[in-house]
Order: sequence, then structure tokens, then C-alpha cells
Amino acid sequence: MNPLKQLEALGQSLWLDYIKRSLIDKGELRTLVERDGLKGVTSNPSIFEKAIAETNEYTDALKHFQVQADHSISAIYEHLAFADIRAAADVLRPVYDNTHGRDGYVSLECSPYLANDTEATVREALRLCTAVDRPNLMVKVPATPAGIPAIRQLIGRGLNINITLLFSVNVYEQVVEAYISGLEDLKKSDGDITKVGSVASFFVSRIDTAVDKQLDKLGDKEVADELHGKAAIANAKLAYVQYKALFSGPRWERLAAAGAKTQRLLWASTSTKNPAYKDTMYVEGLVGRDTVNTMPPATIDAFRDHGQATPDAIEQDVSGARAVLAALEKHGISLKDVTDELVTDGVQLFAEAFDKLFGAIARNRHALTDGKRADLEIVPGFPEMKSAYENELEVWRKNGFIRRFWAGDKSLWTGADEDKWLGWLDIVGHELAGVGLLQGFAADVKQRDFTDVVLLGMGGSSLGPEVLSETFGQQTGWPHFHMLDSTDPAQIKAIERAIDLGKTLFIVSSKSGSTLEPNIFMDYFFERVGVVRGKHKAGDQFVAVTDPGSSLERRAKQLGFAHIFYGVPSIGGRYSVLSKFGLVPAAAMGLDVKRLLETALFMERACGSDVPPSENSGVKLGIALGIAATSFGRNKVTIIASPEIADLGAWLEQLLAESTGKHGCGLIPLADEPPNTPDHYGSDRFFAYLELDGRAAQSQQDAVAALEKAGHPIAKIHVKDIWHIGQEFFRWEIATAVAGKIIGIDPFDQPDVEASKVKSSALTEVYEKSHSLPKEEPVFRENGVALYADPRNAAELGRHNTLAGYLKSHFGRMKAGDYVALLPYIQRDEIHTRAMTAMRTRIRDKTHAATSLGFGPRFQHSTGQAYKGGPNSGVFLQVTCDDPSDIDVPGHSYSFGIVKAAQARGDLDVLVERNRRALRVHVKDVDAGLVELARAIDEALE
Ligand SMILES: O=P(O)(O)OC[C@H]1O[C@](O)(CO)[C@@H](O)[C@@H]1O
Ligand SMILES: O=C[C@H](O)[C@H](O)COP(=O)(O)O
Repeated sequence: MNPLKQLEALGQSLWLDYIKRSLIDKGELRTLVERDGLKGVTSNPSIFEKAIAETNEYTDALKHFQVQADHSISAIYEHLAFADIRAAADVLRPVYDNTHGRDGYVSLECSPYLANDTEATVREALRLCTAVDRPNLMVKVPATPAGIPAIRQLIGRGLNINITLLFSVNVYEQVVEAYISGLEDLKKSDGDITKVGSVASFFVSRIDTAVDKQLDKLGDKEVADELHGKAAIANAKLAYVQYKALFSGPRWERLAAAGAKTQRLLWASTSTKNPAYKDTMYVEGLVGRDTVNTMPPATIDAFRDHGQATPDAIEQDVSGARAVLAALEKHGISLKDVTDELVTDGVQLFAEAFDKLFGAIARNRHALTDGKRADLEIVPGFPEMKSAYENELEVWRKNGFIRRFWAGDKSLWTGADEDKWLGWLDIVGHELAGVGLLQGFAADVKQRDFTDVVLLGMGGSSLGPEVLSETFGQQTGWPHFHMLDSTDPAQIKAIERAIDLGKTLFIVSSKSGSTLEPNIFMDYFFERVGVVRGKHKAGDQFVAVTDPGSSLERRAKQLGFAHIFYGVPSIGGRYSVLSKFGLVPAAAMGLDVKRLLETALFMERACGSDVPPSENSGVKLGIALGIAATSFGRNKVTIIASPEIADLGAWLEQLLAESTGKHGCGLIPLADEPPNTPDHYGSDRFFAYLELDGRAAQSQQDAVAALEKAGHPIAKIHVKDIWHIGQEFFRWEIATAVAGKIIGIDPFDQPDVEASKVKSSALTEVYEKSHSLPKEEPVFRENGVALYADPRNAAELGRHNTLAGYLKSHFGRMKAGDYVALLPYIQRDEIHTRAMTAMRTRIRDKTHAATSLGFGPRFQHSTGQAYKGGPNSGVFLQVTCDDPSDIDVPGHSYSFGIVKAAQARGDLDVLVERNRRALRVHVKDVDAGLVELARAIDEALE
């Protein structure tokens, strides 16, 4: 007789500890059932990892699934695994029916990532049950301290549960208690206890492996030889004694009388791991009535070939088993310690199998969509960076940091209130679900034939829309887009001149609704439109984007705005571009918002909680940024982007600087610094190169290649087409929050921005009262240029006869790793940008210091946070000017020019207060002044 069939005759059910698609497709599983009396199947994460990641049996199914639509990694895994589980369950169904639910099960394990969370395990088991939708499914729940209460709850809800990772008799007793109590609960709630099937998977071979290792360490060969390979079966024998004891007596009899089935012991981990042992030892020693043995194919084949089935082997020599365990204790080997560790290791091993499996699926998903080319390549630059980066990836994987991140675990960061600021993680899906609203708005804009759209907002409320408009350009048949984020009167005038006031739509954008600039821009343009259209009609041309309940919402209602769109309060400004703050302007520009979001969703999935760090695009980038800054002082994130997507740099500056630059640390992002050869850079740089497919600038490519050769770390990002800009938004948001964790700050607050606002508004209040700003005395004046410095900076600079002398002294204060920030409060136009860029390039090339350029007050809502709150390594040169013509702010005695002056002064005061090296250059005439300044800088750097 087939020895496997003998097991059946001896009261033991044979299950298969294995699954893969071909086993079912080729009919092998059916053969096992028919020929060998197979009565069940068990799977686990390692089994699926081997099946899916290490064979090509799933390639077509994966492709087919992905062709229909993009899916998350776990959705792909579940699609593949559930299909196998269902197919196997269908093969086993007759066994299930014939044995009235005693056998015929197929087991599927709950995610090992949830093993320490009772509620999540319960939810997961219920979800799996519904999704697989087979009565003969058994859900595997681990016998961890969190798993045990879940078992009771799930049995209490009538689920079939296979308890896994069970190693100790003591824990087994708790498992049986959970099972019996669960049945009692079910009975009490009038559930059908006759239908519940359950097994307790008692692992064997792993115990021997662990105990043998300890025996070998004892250094006593005799003892080791005596006890090697004995612990597991001895332990199992005692578990079986308990099985018989626990499923007897009045409490159990009551349930049995109502039709309950015992929870059988299932011998798991039955392949021999030590080749010196007989390959059937964990079958032969464990034959027993009312038990199950789940075996991998090789063990099944071995037992069929040469197995010996001894009746009731499990009940033989129980005293010998006790003696074995006592001997182990006597020699200092604690079975409790061994089994405790095995549970922890078991969870970790299965989690690692999932990591590997999900990583493999992520690679396949990417290859199917994006081909072979990686969308992100981290070039570490030098060996120490490479190993630190790889170590950190492993730290993130081992500790499940990505899952904690997505679960909103604030202790991952500083434990402040980071969990309240993660609404951007799933905003793309939400916006897609409600995209009709935006499409309706776009139709309204188009139908109303606006010539222009002007967005009034600062920082996170304007930089994203600016990127979209700069990247996509004006859409045919749609209004021309403008963005106002400056109080400079000339800038405001320039916009007013460029538009037709009566045919322009104004989008007032402010999350808080209380930011000064958008409010006074709104007041100004509302009044101007009122003049053209009549006061009562002006509201028709205004739209507000704001968070619910803000003062802007109130005003928009009072003024009769055409639309009010709401932001999500759990999304901070700089993370808001994929919410209404980016999408409303995008819709008004005529962009296909749905396409933008759908493309972004791909990146959301690529950065998902189920994508291990080594494959997780945003996490890899964030780890590289964080490690480069914290371990190697490379915190100057130099952004080089293909010309068509270059404006991303401005958005990235805010995201990186405002998120990380605080408490004296953080990243200093630098956009638009023209690249040069490697000898022009210090060793404080980290480069981010964003290359738009097919549109790369040769000069940038050459520069980056040279930087790579010179050993600078670089994140190379391949942007497939401009629609992928939405992916960059998401990737960098994740990366920033990850880098924030490594840097050790809260990436969602901006503690130092407020300080400048307070100082500026104090100054405007003074102006309201006295009609002048407090008087200031320059430390130096020459050729229409005046220099202002506080006493400390003035003393440090000393006295000089020329502007160049002061500048020389100012730049002379720089040390390696410092940067220079040029902060002009002048109109931001092409000419001025070019002039200022030439100055910064000159400074960089001469001093090798990193340089940044921020027009005021725009940068105050962006890089300003890092200048004031980040590392004290900035050397600041503020540039202010006389405004030849000014504009009054309606309802106030101050003008835009006064506001701008107050903002510049307020910000400088804070820089000074924070002990920064800062100096203000005031020019009477902007154009002549910039020429003079450039000349003086040249001279100073000679
Ligand atoms: O959208 P709001 O509330 O007007 O804020 C604009 C910007 O100002 C800041 O709060 C800081 O200045 C930014 O974080 C924000 O993006
Ligand atoms: O339920 C089955 C278990 O997951 C399996 O038997 C574990 O076996 P292993 O110890 O050989 O990995």
C-alpha cells in the first residue's frame, strides 16, 4: 500500500505544504488528491515568494492584469495568489464536502507585516475571506501575542483559521483556549459552529535546527550526539498529550455536542533541514490519530517511496520525550527561549519573503510600464556613500519604516503631529474620484472665453501651478496663465498691463486664507475689475481655493466669487499641488487634469507602503538625500533639470527647504544654478538631475557626466514626458518626508517663517500710524547704492571705502560648506533673473561656494525657512530698490512698495537675530544698480 495512504488509515490527514500555478494547471494537485489521498494545501509567504518571484510561471498573468490597468504591488500579488488559492480550493472542494468540512482546506496566510497588530490581523483575515470567496479557505493567523486574541475574534465570527508559527506547548494551550472561547462566542451569537474548521500548525524542524545549534555550542560531544534531532518530536508529543486533554471534559463536550470539531494539531515545517537526518523523520515520528501533516513535495515523494507509517507513533514513549526536554533544560537550553525566538524570527522571515516577493513584483511592474530604463538611478559617487545608502535602505526594510510612514506613525519623525499632515499620501485617488468637478470648472472657464487667468498666491499655493504653466505652456483655445507672488509694484503693474481686466479670471489661492500677499492682491484686483465691470459683477471673475472655514472662504462668499474650491486641511501648502491648489489652476489652463492625476497615481503606487525600499522610488531618493546630508555634509541639493521642466526647481526648493531646513539642520536646495565643470563645486553638493526624455540639453548631460566621473553623488531621474511631472511631485514629496526622518525633524511644519511675517507686519503697522517706516542709516553709500547692516554684521565687515571692499569682506567670511544666497526684492523678470544669475555664477565659480537666488518676498514662503532655521552656513546679500512708481493697497494707507520694503527689512532682521551673516544693498535705480553691484562683486572676488 502507498505509505501516504496508510497515514489516512491511521487517522492522519496528508496536506501539501506548497502551491504554484503549474501544480494546479498541469493537474498534479488533482493527482495528489486522487492517488495519495491528499486532503489539504498550506501556503505561506515564502512559498509564494518562491512560486511568483523565482519562476516565470506568472509572467503572462501579471502582464495581462497590468495591461488592463495599473495596480499596486499588493494588488498584483493578491491577484496572482488569490487565483491559485481559489483554483486549489476548487480542486479540494470535493474533499471538503465529503469530510463535512473536516478536511479539504487551502490555507492563505495573513500579511506577516500585521503579525503584531490584533485589529489589523482581524480586518485582514475578514478581507481575505471575502476576497477569496471559497468556503474551504483557511486563513493563517500567527500565534504571536497579538495573533492570539485575533484568533478568538475570528473563530467567534465563524472563520476557518489555521494558526501558524506555533512552537511551544504553552502557547499552544493559549491557542486552544482562544479557539474554544471563540466557538463559545460564536455559539452565543447564534452562529453555526458546525461549519468552523481550524488547525494549530505546530512547527517541528525549525526547533531541531535551533536546538541543535545550541547543543553544538555546548562543546560536549556526547551530550550533543545524545540529544541532536530529538527536541522537535519530543515537543510535538507533549503538544499532542495536551491536545487530548484540552479537547475533553465538560466544557469541550458541550461544544462537541453542538457539532463543533476539534482544532487538530497540524505538523508543519516537516521537511528535514539537516541532511544527516532521514528525510521522512518528521512524518514517521508524528503519525497520530486526528492530526494533519503538511509536507512539501519532496517530503511527500520521499514518504511515498520509503516511508514507514507506525500507528500512533506520536503517543509512543512520551516519558522519553519529557526526558529529552528535561535534559535540554539541564544543559542550559531553554526551550521557552528557543521557541520565543523562533516566533519572532518566523515573523521576520515571512516578512522578508514578502519584501523579496513585492520587490520582484515591483520590478516587473516597472518593466512592463516603463521598459528597462530605471526612472530613478542613485549614483552614490563614492564607496562610503554607497555603503551608507545601502545600509539605510536595509534599516528601512528591516524596520518596516515605509509601512509605518504610510500608516501615519508620527513616532517615525519627531512624534509631534506629523500624523495630521499626511493627507497628500492618498490625495491623487480622491481627486480622481471627484475629477468631474474640475472638468466642469474647466468647461465653465472655456465657455466664458477668458483671455487670461491670474493666480494670486504664495509658496505652496502658487509654485505648483507655475510649474504646470511653465511646463505645458499656453494651451490652444485656453486663457493665458499668469502668476503673481510678489509685492513689487513693477511686477504687479507688468501683470496688469499684460491682461484684459474685464476678461480675466483671478484665482485667489491660500490654504490658510490669512496670508497677507494674496489678500492684498485680491483687494487690488477686485477693485480694478470693479472699475471695469461694475463693483457687483467683479465677483464673477474670481475663484477662491482655500481650506474650509478660512477667512478667505468668508470673503469669497461675501464678494460673490464664482467658485470656491476647498483644500484638504491635512495637507500642508508645499504638499498641496496634487490637490485643488494645483488642479484648479491646471483645469483653468486647459490641462487634462484626469491624465495628470492618472499619471501621478502610477508614482503613488511605486512609492507605496508595499514597495520595499530598494524598489521604492521616493524612498530611495529620500534616503540618498538624507544620508548625503547627515553623514557626508552634502546638503546642497543642486537641481539640474531639462529646460522644459526647469521650473520644477522652484517648486522643489520650497518643498525641500521649508520641509527640512529647521533646528539648525536640513537641506539647502539650489535651483537654476548654471552647471559648470566639477572643479567649481565643493564637497557639500548632492546633485539631482531630472532629464526629460528626448529633450535633454547636451550641456547638462555633459556636465552631469563629468560630475559623476568626479565622484559627486547624483540622483538621476528620467522623466518620460511632461505629463510625468505629476509623478515628480509625488516622488519628491515622499522623498522629502523620508529625508526629514533621517535628518530628524518634522517635515511638515515651518517654525521660522512666521518670525519674518511678525516683523514685517509690525513695520507696516508703524507705517499705518506714522506714514513712514522707521529711519535707517546706511553704513556706506556710493554711486546710487547704499549698504545697510546691523551693528554686529557691520563690525564684522569693518570699514571700507568702496562697495567692493564691503562685499569682499562679506564673502570673505565664508568657510568651506557655506553658501551664498542672493535675495533681490525687485521685479522678477527675465532681465533681472539673468543679471542675478550671472552674479551668483560668478560667486560660485570664484569661491566654489554653493549659491542660491530667491526673489523677495516670494522666497520667504519657500527657501526662507531654511535660510533662517536651517544650518547657519548661509551668507546673505539682500538687494532692495526704490520703486519708481508705487501702487496703493486698497483700504490701507500703505502701498505695495511699503509692504515690500517692510518684508525685506523684517526678513533681514530675523536673519540677523538668528546670527546670520547678512547685508543689504539698496539701489536707487534697479537696472543701473544691478550693473554696479555686478561690477562690485567682480572686483570683490578678484
Ligand atoms: O496657502 P497659504 O496659507 O497662503 O500659504 C502660502 C505659503 O506660506 C507658507 O505658509 C509659509 O510662508 C507656506 O508654507 C505656504 O505654502
Ligand atoms: O504551514 C506551513 C508552514 O508555513 C511551513 O510548514 C513552514 O515550513 P518551513 O519551516 O520548512 O519553512
